[in-house]
Amino acid sequence: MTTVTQEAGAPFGAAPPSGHQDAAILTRGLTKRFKGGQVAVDALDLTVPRGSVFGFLGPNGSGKTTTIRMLLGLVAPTQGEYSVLGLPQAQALPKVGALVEGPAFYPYLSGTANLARFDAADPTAHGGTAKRRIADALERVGLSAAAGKRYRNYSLGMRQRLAIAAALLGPRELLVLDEPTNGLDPQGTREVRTLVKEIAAEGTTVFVSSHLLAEVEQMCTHAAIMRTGKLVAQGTIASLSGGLVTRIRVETPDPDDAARVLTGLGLADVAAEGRAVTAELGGHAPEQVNAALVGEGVAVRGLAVVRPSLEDVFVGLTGEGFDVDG
Ligand SMILES: Nc1ncnc2c1ncn2[C@@H]1O[C@H](COP(=O)(O)OP(=O)(O)OP(=O)(O)O)[C@@H](O)[C@H]1O
Repeated sequence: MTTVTQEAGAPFGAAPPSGHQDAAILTRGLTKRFKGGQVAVDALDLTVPRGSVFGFLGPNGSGKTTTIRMLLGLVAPTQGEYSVLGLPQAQALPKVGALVEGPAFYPYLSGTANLARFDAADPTAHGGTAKRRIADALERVGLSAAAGKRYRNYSLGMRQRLAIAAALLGPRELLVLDEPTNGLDPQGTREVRTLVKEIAAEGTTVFVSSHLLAEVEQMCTHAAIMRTGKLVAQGTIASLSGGLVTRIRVETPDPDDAARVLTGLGLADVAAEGRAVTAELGGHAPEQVNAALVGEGVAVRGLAVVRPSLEDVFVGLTGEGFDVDG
């Protein structure tokens, strides 16, 4: 790690820290204290691997937007360092597409005309290639057929896809999306989630903030969990929930017999819950547990493997529920 700026935060210099070339985003001790003393982001150490769909998860007000704004150079950190794509900021930002505050589109203009205006306002964009880049971006978000349609006639999902197209007007190695499904209807939410997966499948790293646990579980390969400005945990989705215990739940009119069989198999923490029995699955295969139950004459009416969710992880780490809507 290169020198850490203690007084004022900064992007890493020309030489990013060695050993982290695979990181699309790296922060060390990144901190933002607003005037008035509120610490919005507190000594954040984030490592976002290239190629990941990285869910930046936390309740409202936990510091996600402030972090994203620092990474994009929109607000200066108070302390700490960050690196985007392992490059100095001026070289990194043209390779980053971002959707932080949705662009204001003109309702009476088409998708194409809106993107043309948006692109023309970008001093780094190449005017000569605009037409092709706009068509490519519309194609990438699945709006080619609606390119000539007025924005006001777009569905919520189409509007958000157009906003993502605006972030994809150049070749991007990293796409940063701040709560991209906020305010969308279920259909629009599905469209955006599918699009994020498609963009990631094409090789772009996607860093997406969300206050919805289920959304991050469905869409992301990795996640970081924030709480009041602090990082609670980060890693692959599997590793985050892997520390928690997977249980098996057997529904049966013979709970006592089922409990005896599960105990006999060596399953731990066998507990009867009315007409169901649950136990830690451990290394046992559910089909073998089922075969053993049936072999012992237990009537199995239902059998489920209950895997820990990110919500369980959050509650386990913080002792609190993830108290947000959705
Ligand atoms: N410009 C500002 N001045 C003072 N405080 C701010 C400012 N911007 C954000 N904050 C505060 O910093 C904290 C983190 O806000 P931030 O917007 O980063 O959280 P968030 O996780 O993105 O939440 P949300 O999803 O609601 O935007 C909040 O308590 C917020 O009130």
